[in-house]
Amino acid sequence: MLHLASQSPRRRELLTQLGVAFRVVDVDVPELRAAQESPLEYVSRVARDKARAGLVALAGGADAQVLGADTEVVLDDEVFGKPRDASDAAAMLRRLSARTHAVVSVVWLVDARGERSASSVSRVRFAELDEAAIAAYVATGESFGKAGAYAIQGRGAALVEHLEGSYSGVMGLPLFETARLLREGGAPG
Ligand SMILES: Cc1cn([C@H]2C[C@H](O)[C@@H](COP(=O)(O)OP(=O)(O)OP(=O)(O)O)O2)c(=O)[nH]c1=O
Repeated sequence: MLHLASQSPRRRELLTQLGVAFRVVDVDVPELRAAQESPLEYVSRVARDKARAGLVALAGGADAQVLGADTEVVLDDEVFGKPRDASDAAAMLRRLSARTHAVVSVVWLVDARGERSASSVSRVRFAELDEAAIAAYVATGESFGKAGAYAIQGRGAALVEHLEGSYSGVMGLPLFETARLLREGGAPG
């Protein structure tokens, strides 16, 4: 049985879109980048930790498969996770204004036979945002719980001038890559 190690409602919706049957397993993995880790290494490690923690929580049943994912916004080699509060969200949006950033999403599929991963890196260009636009967006509350303090699937769409890559990857689960991973990972024997 496939499990999704995620509290994120977006990831559940996105995985449902692929038409696969799955259950959710709750995990709590700290998200803290080590000094020597590149952004991609960090995102990958956190996603793998979520999947591994899910397998542990399921007591590693022989037919259990667990998907874990992580998504972060990266600008100038700096990782923007979820904002702590409104002023942190505004500071992130100020930095993203009129710039192109990367959205890195990594997915791991783990089971008793092994572990495999897929990644997606998208490039997102933001429009120029003035203080009034930033304050209005933060006031929607949409920034919270989202890497980089915006949601492309919500009102944040109005901030995105250009996207190159995977829309579902920016939302948190790159569906093309995830579907391929599930095909390659097969059903456990
Ligand atoms: C950039 C961007 C991020 N996001 C979200 C996707 C992720 O859910 C979130 C980044 O946080 P994550 O730590 O990747 O995920 P999460 O804490 O929401 O869920 P879990 O760890 O339980 O799986 O930001 C959007 O929904 N829209 C966007 O446009």
